[in-house]
Parts: sequence; C-alpha cells; structure tokens
Amino acid sequence: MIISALHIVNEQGANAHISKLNQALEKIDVFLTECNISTLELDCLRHKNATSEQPCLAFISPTINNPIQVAKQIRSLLSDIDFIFLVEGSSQELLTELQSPTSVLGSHWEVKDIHSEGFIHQLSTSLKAVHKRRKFRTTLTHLQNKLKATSKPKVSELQKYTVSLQHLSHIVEHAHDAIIATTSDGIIVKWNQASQKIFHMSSDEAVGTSIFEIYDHDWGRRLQTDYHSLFNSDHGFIEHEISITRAVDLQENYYNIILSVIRDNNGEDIGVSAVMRDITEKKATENILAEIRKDLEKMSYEDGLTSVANRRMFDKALRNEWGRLLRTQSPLSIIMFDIDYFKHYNDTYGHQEGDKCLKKVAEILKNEIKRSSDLIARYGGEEFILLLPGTNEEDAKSLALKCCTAVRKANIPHDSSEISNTVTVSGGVGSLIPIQTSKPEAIIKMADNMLYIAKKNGRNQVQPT
Ligand SMILES: Nc1nc2c(ncn2[C@@H]2O[C@H](COP(=O)(O)OP(=O)(O)OP(=O)(O)O)[C@@H](O)[C@H]2O)c(=O)[nH]1
Repeated sequence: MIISALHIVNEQGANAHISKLNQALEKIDVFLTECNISTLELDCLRHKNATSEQPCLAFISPTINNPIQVAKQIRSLLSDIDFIFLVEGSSQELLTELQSPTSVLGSHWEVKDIHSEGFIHQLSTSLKAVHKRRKFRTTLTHLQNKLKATSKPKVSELQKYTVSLQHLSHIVEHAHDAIIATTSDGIIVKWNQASQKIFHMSSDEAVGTSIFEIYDHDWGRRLQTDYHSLFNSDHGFIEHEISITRAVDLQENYYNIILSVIRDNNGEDIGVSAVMRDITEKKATENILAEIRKDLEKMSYEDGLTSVANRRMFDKALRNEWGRLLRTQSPLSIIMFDIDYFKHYNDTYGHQEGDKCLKKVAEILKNEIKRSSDLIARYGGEEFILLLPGTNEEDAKSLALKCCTAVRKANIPHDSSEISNTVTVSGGVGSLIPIQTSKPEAIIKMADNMLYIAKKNGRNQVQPT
C-alpha cells in the first residue's frame, strides 16, 4: 500500500490553496504517529487543537493498494478529526470501500460525494453537534470556493479538440465570405452557406463535384491554372478578382478570391481552400472615384465652355516647351486670336448665342492645327491662343492666315460687326528661339503687341503680315 499523504488540518490550513496544503500542514506540530502505518509509507500529519472550536479536517491524496487497510486507519483517526476529504488522485477503491454499507467506518459516518467530478469526497459524521456541522459547512463552502478558484475544470484533450472543431465549423458555416475547401485535384469537400448563395447550389449538390465545373468554362480553366501554379509556388496562395453573375438574383457581383494550399502536419499538400469576398460595393465606389478623379483632372486643364485647353494648361505647356526648345535651340511660335467686335455680338444676339459663337470659333481653330505637338487654348474671354513648338515665324504666319480665313468662311452672322457681316478674328504672331536671358512671357508680349496692331489696322487680319 502506498499512500502519499494523509493530512489533517484546521481551518487556517484549509484556507490555503490545495497546492500549498503540504507546506501549510508541515507547520502543524503533531504528527499522527499512532496511525502506525508508517511502515506502509504513510505520512501522517495530525493536528489536534483542544482549545479550538473549529473542526479539524483531514485531506487524503493517496495511491492505495489496500483500501480496506487505509479505511481502517482512517477510522482510527475519527476521534481526533471532524472531517476527512479525499482529494484528487485518491483511490477509487478507497472511496468505494468508505462508501460501502459494510464499511469499516461504521454507521456513524456518512460518506458523501460533494463534487460532481469526484474531485472531493466528503465524509461527514452524524454524531457531531449540529452547531459544529454548521461551522463545518461554512468552512467547507469556503474551502470549496478556494479549490474551485484554484482548480481548472478537467476537460480532456479529446473534448477540447471536439469543442474547437465545433467552433471552427460554426465559424466557417456562417462566415460572410464564401469558404470552399477542395482536394488537391479540385473536388469540393466543404461548401459553406455563403457559397450556396453565390452559386445557388446546396452543399449536398456541391460536395463531391469539381470546383472547375461550378461556374463558367473560362473561370474553370483559370482555376485549373491557378491550382497548378499554387502547387508549384513557394508562397502557397494566389489572389485574383472575378465577376460572377449570381444565380440567385442575376446580379453581376465582383469577388476577390484567395486560394491557398492546405497542408497536413507533415507539410504534405492535401487540398486547397478558396475564400471569396464580395467586393461589388468597393468596386462601385472605386469606379465612381476614378470618374471623379478623371473629371477633376479634365476640369483643371480644360475650358468648360469650349472644351479646348484652358489658360492654366497653356501656361504649363509653354513652360515645358520653352525649356525644351531652349536646350535644342529650336523656334517657338504662338498666335493670339481675338474675335472682332464680340461685345457687339453679345449685345445683338445675347450672351448665350455669344457662348455658342465662342464654341464654334474654338472648333474652327482646332481643326486648323494638325501637329500633335500644337496646342490650342482659350486664353481669355474671346481670346484664343495657339502654341506651336518647333514652328518658325513664316509657318506660324501662314497658319494664322489660314485660321483667319477659316473663321471668315464659316459665315457666322454678325450684323453688328463694323467690318463685316460675319464673325471675323484678328491674330498676332509671336515667334522666337528661346534664349537663357529671356522668359516665356516675352513671346506672349510679342504676340499681344502684334494683335494690338492687327486690331488697330482694321481687324480681320494677322500681324505681322
Ligand atoms: N458670350 C460670352 N461673352 C464673353 C465671354 N467672355 C468674354 N465675353 C465678352 O467678350 C467681349 C469682349 O469685348 P471687348 O474686349 O470690348 O472686345 P470686342 O468687343 O471683341 O472688340 P475688339 O476686340 O476690339 O474687336 C465682352 O463683351 C465680354 O463680355 C464668354 O465666355 N461668353
């Protein structure tokens, strides 16, 4: 028989945590040598506090080969102690022996299981005074609480594993994202509720079929390629986006798909998981933002009325070309056009008609420039400007004349013009090869001066002629 310890302790000792009981009990002064079972490797501790009103408690945590023998020894302690606890690790045989009707304890002792898991078994005597029992109960409750607080419930590894599997299964099943698991060759083994909604296919229908065949042919082929790459890549996952027309509502939705290799504990590839997230709303927002960005960009460089470049764009282009032509020492020309008597036009036909006229003139001028490097911009109210990089003065003058003629030939009625009965424009040409000591403004001034002369000389003409 081997009993690791038989502890008897008063309330102070009982207040200690069970793991520290041995320590606490070692401070108790009297050893229960009269137990006379030391030869059986029994360590007994006894505390008999004659002055104390507190009941004495015994804790037994033995491994026992001869339960009857131990039960007898316990009985010999009964005059000294009030209660005995068999703590975790106590022998089941001992417990059975103590609980049997023919137990050596006799009829004065009642054996009571006070813990659902057999954690502690209580032996309580019916002989003790009621008030002592009450005291005991208080002590016992206190002790139980202590023990509960310091002891974790016993959950076996298998139980833990089962619970965690159940949790996982619930999470997968009710996830917002579609979660599909397949074997390495694409046979579906798990198909959650979100997958059912996307493909309008129950789990029973999907499990066992090939993932390459659940949607259209193109996607199936793409998945096949992805699977192939997955097993040949180091990182083990692939992400792509697809649009799927949902069977449930025939709406085209966008999904982000992450495919990753499932490996077992030995690192062997055993399948693939596919997680599909609906990104339709995100995509729509992205598209709207892209449109807004495009519009803003356009607005910042385009004239809202005539749709040709605005002055900001012209200034930017002029600076760029100035620097480039300064380096290459090539000619730069600009032509500044102004509609003749446009105030009269507005006064005669109204502002809205004036706007239409501006649009037409812009269109005519735009049609006259052929080189992709040329730029037409609205420079002011009824002023347009042409930027002609690499064009010399002669060519610029010739283009200016063509533009003048084209506007005239458009025959836009202008009854209040003092020089014609159709809309005409005057133009001033500026032309130079940029030099280090001058600035882009120089060429603007040049063209502006020429325009002034054209106006002064009777309009509907180009300067220098
Ligand atoms: N409809 C319309 N008119 C504009 C716009 N911008 C400027 N104008 C008008 O263009 C006219 C320009 O008049 P002025 O600068 O006196 O020149 P003009 O009447 O064309 O006379 P000259 O240039 O000397 O031939 C003004 O009446 C402006 O109100 C615009 O966007 N739309």
